[in-house]
Amino acid sequence: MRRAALRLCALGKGQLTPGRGLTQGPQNPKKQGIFHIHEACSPIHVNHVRDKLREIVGASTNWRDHVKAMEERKLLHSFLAKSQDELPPRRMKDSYIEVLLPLGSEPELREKYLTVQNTVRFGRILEDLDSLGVLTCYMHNKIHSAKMSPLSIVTALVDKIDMCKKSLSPEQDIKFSGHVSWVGKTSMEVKMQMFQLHGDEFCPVLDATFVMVARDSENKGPAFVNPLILESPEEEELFRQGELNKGRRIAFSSTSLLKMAPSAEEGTTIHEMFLSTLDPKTISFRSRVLPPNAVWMENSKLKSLEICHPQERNIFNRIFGGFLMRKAYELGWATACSFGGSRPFVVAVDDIMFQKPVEVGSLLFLSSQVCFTQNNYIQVRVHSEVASLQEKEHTTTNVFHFTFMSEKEVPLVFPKTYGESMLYLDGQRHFNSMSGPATVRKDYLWNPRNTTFVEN
Ligand SMILES: CCCCCCCCCCCCCCCCCC(=O)SCCNC(=O)CCNC(=O)[C@H](O)C(C)(C)COP(=O)(O)OP(=O)(O)OC[C@H]1O[C@@H](n2cnc3c(N)ncnc32)[C@H](O)[C@@H]1OP(=O)(O)O
Repeated sequence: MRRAALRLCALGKGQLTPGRGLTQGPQNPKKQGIFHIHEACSPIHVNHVRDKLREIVGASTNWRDHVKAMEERKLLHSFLAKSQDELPPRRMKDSYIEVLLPLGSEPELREKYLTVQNTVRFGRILEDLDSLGVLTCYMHNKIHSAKMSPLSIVTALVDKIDMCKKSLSPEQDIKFSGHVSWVGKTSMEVKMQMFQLHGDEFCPVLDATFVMVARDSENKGPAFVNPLILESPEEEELFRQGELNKGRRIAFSSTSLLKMAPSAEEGTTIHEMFLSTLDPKTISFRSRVLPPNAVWMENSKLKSLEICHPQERNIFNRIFGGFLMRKAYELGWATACSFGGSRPFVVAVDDIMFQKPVEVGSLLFLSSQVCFTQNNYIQVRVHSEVASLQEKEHTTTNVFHFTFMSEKEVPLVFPKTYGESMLYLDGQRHFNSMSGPATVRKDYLWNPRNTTFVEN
């Protein structure tokens, strides 16, 4: 219970469970002495991250050159390793990067990040995190003798993003940091943190875990990544967390409601909800009446359509994962807003799986609905599917899960059909998936006195 509440508390109070809080936990290499700040490079300006990525993969700046650029990438095939053992191991500090988003010192940047409520657009932050995650992986796999990388690194999963502040100021500098924390054969886990300037200190505002997958130069098949060498007990702990995360993901997916029946407890929940919607005046399973302060799930939906223009392409001429996240997030936010009737704040994002790439030119159909609520919390699921202009067939590319907190208590959401009941339980599982001691922090705002974090 109270996943979101816990996440907020943990960062605020410094009572972190192992493997969580990048602020003070072992995920922050600088704080834990995994390596020292002077060993890390100075922050990259946010505008240079994409330029760097473009340089690393040799992507075209003009759409008309994209075929030629891809042809050139084919030549990089010979640089791909035949096995992981051929590749030199890398340290966590080799991939460590800091990125500066100088909203305070460069006001001209603000417009792009600004909401009408004078906060920072979280959708834009999702885009930046995605680009940073990919750049971090390129640092890990850097071939020092070559300018371009033979790898195509794609986002496979946003494992989780925890917010520790209700809203961010569009007038203070933001800093991101990230590094590879675990590697498999072709996949890598990346830990990222975000800080905002508060007085003269950068205070933690968000932590994130992404999984990236390396593909060959043409993004057609898997490619090996450099192994990771662990240099301290803290790094060993981080790596162990990566292993545990992998196990947890497998367990979560093997008990998916798409594969298995709900548990007895979940079955009871659904049946009780069903009974509470039967009309007591008629002895019938068919006449359903909505309980007070509740909304039918089918009435909580919003849909949108995007045309995937070349401008939104990533370095491999597919649609940029960050763009997909931004669009899904904004629709999810609007869904939570119209459902709850007050301004919602995102508190957690989890388990965004990028199942299939989205081709430039596709039609992207996003469908969002509230699938679970509790007190002030709204769990929103956004389903995205694509169709090409020529073919009518729709293919699912992503499912997004967002947890919002509303300013006031929200209605309950009631499923009517069996399918909706499964969505409800899935939403509940996502909401509960990071449970722990439920010390709800009433004051949602970041309090710098509650943290021991000090920027080096
Ligand atoms: C105005 C000027 C414009 C200029 C343009 C130039 C560009 C400008 C710059 C643009 C911005 C730059 C940002 C760049 C960002 C690029 C990132 C993206 O956007 S990417 C776009 C968004 N992303 C996409 O489009 C990706 C779409 N998805 C896919 O392509 C595939 O699902 C897949 C490749 C991710 C996996 O394929 P699958 O057949 O399953 O592969 P395998 O079975 O072979 O397994 C390989 C490894 O993957 C693991 N693994 C797999 N799944 C998961 C998971 N869920 N969870 C965890 N792990 C997972 C699995 O365990 C195994 O690991 P290991 O044991 O080997 O270590």
